[in-house]
Amino acid sequence: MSQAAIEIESLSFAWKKEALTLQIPQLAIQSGERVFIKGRSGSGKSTLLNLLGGMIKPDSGTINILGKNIGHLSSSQADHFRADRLGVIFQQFNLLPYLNLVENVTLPCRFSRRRLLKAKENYGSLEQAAIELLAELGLDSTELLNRSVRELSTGQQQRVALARALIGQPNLIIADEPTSALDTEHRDRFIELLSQQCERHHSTLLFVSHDESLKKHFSRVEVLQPNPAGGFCI
Ligand SMILES: Nc1ncnc2c1ncn2[C@@H]1O[C@H](COP(=O)(O)OP(=O)(O)OP(=O)(O)O)[C@@H](O)[C@H]1O
Repeated sequence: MSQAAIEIESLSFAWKKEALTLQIPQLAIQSGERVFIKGRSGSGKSTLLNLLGGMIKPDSGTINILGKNIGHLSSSQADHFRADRLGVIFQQFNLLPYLNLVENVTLPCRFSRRRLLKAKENYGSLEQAAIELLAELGLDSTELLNRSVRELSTGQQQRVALARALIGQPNLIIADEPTSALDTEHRDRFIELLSQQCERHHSTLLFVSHDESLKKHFSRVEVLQPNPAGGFCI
């Protein structure tokens, strides 16, 4: 039986005391699942990702990630846990313009010894890990690899961000509206690549968006919907 990647029990969270933001009675996501989380603007998608990353703590209830109750971690323990276990892709990619492609991709391994060792174990060296991940994503010309990320197209930048999220095999990939700047064709291609790579690297995928049309790419869909008692729930 596969291990649960995420287990939420009786979670509630409010940014302000007087107004509940999120309430999730129970949610379990198994390792290797690829889940689409949908909800309208303001429904708490980013709040949920922040809770899962341990950036904020629940007011009540528990969040176990890979069997660890992240609400019980100190902020430095949460930082370490995040660096080791989570790969993230945001809408803005957050690539560093003064680093080349390989340097951008290897960045998470500067903060996580676990991911550094995994990358070396799988590919021989850290640089080789980045080069091979980029090649799997179609970025393999020497000329391209030596460019500044500023000189890449949006689709290319997105693939660099994907390689950076995948390096060192984090258990959980969290993607927050990563395709909103893309046309339909590039968007579908990107989600296919993301799914394939998560499968190959045995990562669990949580993909958050308000765009209903994307759900066809995922095996499971969860919707953040208005909660009669206030806030939003799953
Ligand atoms: N730092 C914050 N302080 C106070 N309230 C916040 C904060 N961040 C979010 N909120 C509120 O919490 C609710 C959920 O916001 P959140 O950003 O999680 O929604 P979302 O579904 O990600 O929205 P969008 O699709 O527009 O990005 C909103 O009512 C928002 O105003």
